[in-house]
Amino acid sequence: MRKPVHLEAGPGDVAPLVVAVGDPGRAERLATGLLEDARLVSSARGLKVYTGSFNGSEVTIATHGIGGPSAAVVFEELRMLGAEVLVRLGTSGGLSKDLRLGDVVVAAGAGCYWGSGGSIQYAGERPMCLPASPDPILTAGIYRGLSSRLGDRVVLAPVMSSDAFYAETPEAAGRWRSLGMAAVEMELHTLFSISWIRGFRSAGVLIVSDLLLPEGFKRITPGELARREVEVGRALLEVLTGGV
Ligand SMILES: CSC[C@H]1O[C@H](OP(=O)(O)O)[C@H](O)[C@@H]1O
Ligand SMILES: Nc1ncnc2[nH]cnc12
Repeated sequence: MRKPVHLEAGPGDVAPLVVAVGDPGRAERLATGLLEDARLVSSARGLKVYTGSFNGSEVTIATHGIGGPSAAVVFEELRMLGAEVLVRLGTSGGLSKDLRLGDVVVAAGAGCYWGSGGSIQYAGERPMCLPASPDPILTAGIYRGLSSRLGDRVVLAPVMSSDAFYAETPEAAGRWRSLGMAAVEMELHTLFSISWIRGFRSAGVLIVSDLLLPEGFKRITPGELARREVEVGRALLEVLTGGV
């Protein structure tokens, strides 16, 4: 297996169980707020990676940044460093009319525009649709575990992975909604595709940080998001370290 050339972590620095997030601030909040003996094992490119323990199990909380192509490099390198289970805990824009700010979407699969997200080149010369589904058993366990801890604010649904946050329009949001996707984010299609190619288990858990509804755009406050990240992060770590 190749060696990482971006993350500065070495052998033994990354746990088999990894929670990956887009925002380095979220990685720091989760690591300092939830892990015991958290140590920063890489901060190259501002992508903070912490390893510590939760309920006696070793856990890594890693930053993958914004967007599929960059995140793909981080997912690959985390795998090279020993990741066996990689769960993205991200934010998303809610598309479903049933969602409220702070709700949690557990991804049942991820769609994307043809050729986007940085994973198409894995398919070789002739473009094909890569399977962009999470590990089904891991996902079912996370959905059940989060539902029992967070109540009715957890849904299981497919999501859209977009490459262009500032090009999202009400028309695009309406189209994604009409195709059955509950929320939009930017990296899960890439994560799910690569997980089957590289042989690790993946899942996606998304906090709804904004709503893209026909009646308008709404965004969660930074304070409320930070509070919810830790609440959902704690529940997720309880589920993952409890054995799923
Ligand atoms: C809000 S900019 C888009 C950014 O947010 C989402 O996830 P995360 O909060 O983990 O960074 C999205 O997938 C993008 O990474
Ligand atoms: N509207 C949105 N699009 C993509 N990623 C997001 N993360 C949070 N909100 C998002």
